[in-house]
Amino acid sequence: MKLAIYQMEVQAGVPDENRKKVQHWLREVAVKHRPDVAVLPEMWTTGYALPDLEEIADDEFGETLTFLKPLAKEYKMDIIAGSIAVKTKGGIVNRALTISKKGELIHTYDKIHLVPMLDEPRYLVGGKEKVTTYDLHGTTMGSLICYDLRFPEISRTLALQGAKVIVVMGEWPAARREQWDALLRARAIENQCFIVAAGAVGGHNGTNYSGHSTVISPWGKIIELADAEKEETLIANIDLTEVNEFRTAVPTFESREPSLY
Ligand SMILES: NC(=O)CCC(=O)C(=O)O
Repeated sequence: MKLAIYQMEVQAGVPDENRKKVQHWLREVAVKHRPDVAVLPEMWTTGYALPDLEEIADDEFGETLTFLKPLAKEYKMDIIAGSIAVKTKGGIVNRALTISKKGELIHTYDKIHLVPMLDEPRYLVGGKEKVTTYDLHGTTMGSLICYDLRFPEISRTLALQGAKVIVVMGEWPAARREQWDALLRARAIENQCFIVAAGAVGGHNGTNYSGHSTVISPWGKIIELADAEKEETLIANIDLTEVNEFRTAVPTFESREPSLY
């Protein structure tokens, strides 16, 4: 599976500008690299302009989906479209979207754990649906969003549902970059799966973002790592047979004793 990951500098509060930027990026990676899957970071339309979300968040099935679906089809590329703020009947959610190369929305996930440190609980409502996996190119995948990374149960649940690749979209603060690095690597090793992380750079409201988008193998090997401060595109080819290889070499899923803990 060939992946293109956009470590993006999101301009907070201006979705149209960010959509233009993503349109340009998708075209460029499609022409230059022909990836199977493109991956975007967290809250890439609005950034953390949380007080403005009532005005600038998408409606359900709104602008961003209308904009991305034809691009996925035109470039014959699945798009794991990071996450965006979406207005729902119950409030605004931080929603991850996956669009197939046929231009169909095949999966959504609403961020369950809202970040107190970035004031998310004041402006957003947490997801209430159980996590689920989805299939791309015959591979079972899962998505989670930034702060979710601190809750190992969520990636474990996705792995138990069969995920061989877990995608993490983030706008993780630079002040805790070492934790981002360590948690991503731990999630790969303990779940014996690939971790694909799309992060952001730049900053907003006094918070700088950590960069360090990355692709990590089930063995914990860093296959690709982006800069801490600059926008960057990571291109990675992942060999999915490594998942079963590592699961055979170190059979932790068979050694589990969940009835005892
Ligand atoms: N956008 C986020 O979820 C940031 C998470 C964070 O700041 C942390 O876990 O630390």
